[in-house]
Amino acid sequence: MRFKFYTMTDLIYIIIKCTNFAAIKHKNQRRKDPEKTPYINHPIGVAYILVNEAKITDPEVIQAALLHDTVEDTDTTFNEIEHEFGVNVRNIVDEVTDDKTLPAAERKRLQIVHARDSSHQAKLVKLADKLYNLRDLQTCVPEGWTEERRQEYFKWAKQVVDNLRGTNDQLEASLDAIFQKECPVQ
Ligand SMILES: Nc1nc2c(ncn2[C@@H]2O[C@H](COP(=O)(O)OP(=O)(O)O)[C@@H](OP(=O)(O)OP(=O)(O)O)[C@H]2O)c(=O)[nH]1
Ligand SMILES: [Mn+2]
Repeated sequence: MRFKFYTMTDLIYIIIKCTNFAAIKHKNQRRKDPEKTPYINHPIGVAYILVNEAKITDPEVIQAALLHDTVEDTDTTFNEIEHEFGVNVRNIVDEVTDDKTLPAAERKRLQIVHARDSSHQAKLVKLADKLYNLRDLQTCVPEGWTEERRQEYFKWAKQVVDNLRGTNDQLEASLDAIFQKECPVQ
């Protein structure tokens, strides 16, 4: 694996640059909870799960976590990400981005299929993304969702996570505790 040396100044700069970029891109978006939480809370929360719970400090993984929904959910392009943050970060974001031109059911199916072949860095972002969203779902049902859709999300997320295993013990244990509670084996 290549080794890149970062000074403390480099690290502070790139993480704040990423956070600022994502905040500008998501500025008009809100989460689907009744309080309409600012969307940026999600990518920042995913990055925080990685540093705080999974003890991940790989700068490329943290950058990708902060940026992970910018291409999928805003006008951001992969070229823009590469220009601003380099090809490695671009490639991780690419791996965790759904193709929105596909029907929803196909996008869900592909997440399960692609999970297994993802890079280690992308798997970490995926696990933290799922953990954040499942915790949200435990707190409240998103606007417009039925209880059935909520249940289906837990079951689908488990299938994705099952193909991400062997990546980070802490994240997988937290996810397993949620699955045991929300979708125990019948
Ligand atoms: N649980 C929850 N999710 C919310 C909320 N607000 C926005 N979301 C987003 O909704 C997505 C899950 O809803 P879906 O209906 O399955 O996906 P879609 O919006 O992309 O069609 C997640 O996208 P994602 O991060 O790209 O992840 P993924 O589910 O596609 O893996 C999640 O971030 C909320 O209040 N609660
Ligand atoms: Mn996300």
